[in-house]
Amino acid sequence: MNRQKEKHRQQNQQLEHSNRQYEQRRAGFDAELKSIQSQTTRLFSKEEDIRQACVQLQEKEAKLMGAQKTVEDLTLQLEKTEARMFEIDTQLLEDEKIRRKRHNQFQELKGNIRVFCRMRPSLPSERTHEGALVQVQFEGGQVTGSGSDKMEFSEQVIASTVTNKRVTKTYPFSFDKIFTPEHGQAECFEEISQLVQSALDGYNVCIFAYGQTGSGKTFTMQGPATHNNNSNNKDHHDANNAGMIPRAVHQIYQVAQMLSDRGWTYTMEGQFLEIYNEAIHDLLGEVSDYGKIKHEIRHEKNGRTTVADMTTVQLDSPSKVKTMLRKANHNRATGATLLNERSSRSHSVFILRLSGHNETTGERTSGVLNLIDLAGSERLNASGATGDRLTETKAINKSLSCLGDVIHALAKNKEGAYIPYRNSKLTYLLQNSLGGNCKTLMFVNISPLSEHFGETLCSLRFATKVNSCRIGTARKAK
Ligand SMILES: Nc1ncnc2c1ncn2[C@@H]1O[C@H](COP(=O)(O)OP(=O)(O)OP(=O)(O)O)[C@@H](O)[C@H]1O
Repeated sequence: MNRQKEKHRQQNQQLEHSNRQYEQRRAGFDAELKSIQSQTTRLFSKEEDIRQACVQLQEKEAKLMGAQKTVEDLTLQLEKTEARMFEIDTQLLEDEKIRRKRHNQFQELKGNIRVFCRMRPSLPSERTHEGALVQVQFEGGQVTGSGSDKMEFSEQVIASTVTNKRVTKTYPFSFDKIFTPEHGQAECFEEISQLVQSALDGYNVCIFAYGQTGSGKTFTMQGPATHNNNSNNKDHHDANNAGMIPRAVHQIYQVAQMLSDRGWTYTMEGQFLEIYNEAIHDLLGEVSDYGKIKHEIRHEKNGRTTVADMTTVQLDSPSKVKTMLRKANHNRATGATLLNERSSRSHSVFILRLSGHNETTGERTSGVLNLIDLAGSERLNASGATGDRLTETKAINKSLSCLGDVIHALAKNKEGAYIPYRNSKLTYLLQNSLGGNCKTLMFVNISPLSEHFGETLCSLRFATKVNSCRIGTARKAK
């Protein structure tokens, strides 16, 4: 019985042991099952992710195919646009050539020498009494109009010294354009701008300001001078009153920028000189050299004129022109003081050389724009002048009458005719910019004061002679 019991106990123990092992293994299986279940859940979730990614991928693929189609369409469109742009560019180049030809034909119709008259307004200090201002009537005077403008001066003269009877004497004049005291700088420049365009197109252009001292030549060319001697602190010109030189340079920048789209690249260089007593001075050089260096004029075979030892300024930004004018005016004033003379007794010449190159067509142009502020034209009583003043007066009279002679000789337009360029420094300097291959414009500046009427008549008569000249067809500079 005991053995039986013992056997049962042992069996029981074995069973319990087996049971524990079984429980342990079951716990192991349960853990494994749990891990498998969680893995399965993860796999299901991943499968879902993958399924969604597949859907997105398909959508993206569809979009990609759409985009690819768009790219193909755009490429096709781009090719078409490029072809059209090439056509337009070719057309533009062609148009530009036609534009230049037409512009030149139009300028030729207006005449290669033109005369504009400009009467300056009276200054407040000058309106002192009745009769202080000259009596004048302008006819036409439309700045934008075409053809010649007219004006008529009138004055009371004594017809008979016996009866002291007074009659009105009239003096009519007509010029290509007349600018009244009301016309501003912008209106004057409107006409000039066409000649500036000609210089860009490769022609040589001369623009003169002629008239007695104080008639507004410098104002027309440069603008108002500063009243402040400290020119570093103050601009010489305000924008509205800027003269022909700064406006011309500004226009050239604008046009050069516009033409760069059509393949043109322009370079601009400026020189500024003064002719005083038939000697040339560099207005952009060292003032200490003023009057010491002999600047010789040379005419090259290719039609280019050079002046030895002159400072050349590359005008590659609009601000440079201001700096240049400031320096020239400073040198002119200082030089004039050194020589104990006034700047109005010398000619100042601003030379702007313009070279253009078109990379697309290989065309090249080279034009020169000369802007000349002439010495005061008033007749001094030579017998009353002595010494330096007499020499100076003679030099001015000679060079101004020589300019008139050259224009007359050119107007005769005889092949091989003698043109007296060498008779003065000014005409010799401008030899390649005056005549058949160039365009000339003369501003005759006049005063509105009756006390200057005699000088005004002289200026207007000189200008009328110039106006009667018609110079032959302009050719492009080489
Ligand atoms: N169109 C104008 N509008 C306003 N003021 C002017 C005009 N023209 C000239 N003036 C003024 O008249 C005065 C004389 O002008 P400016 O100095 O230009 O004469 P000029 O002929 O150059 O004399 P100069 O021969 O002495 O150099 C200046 O004070 C100038 O500012």
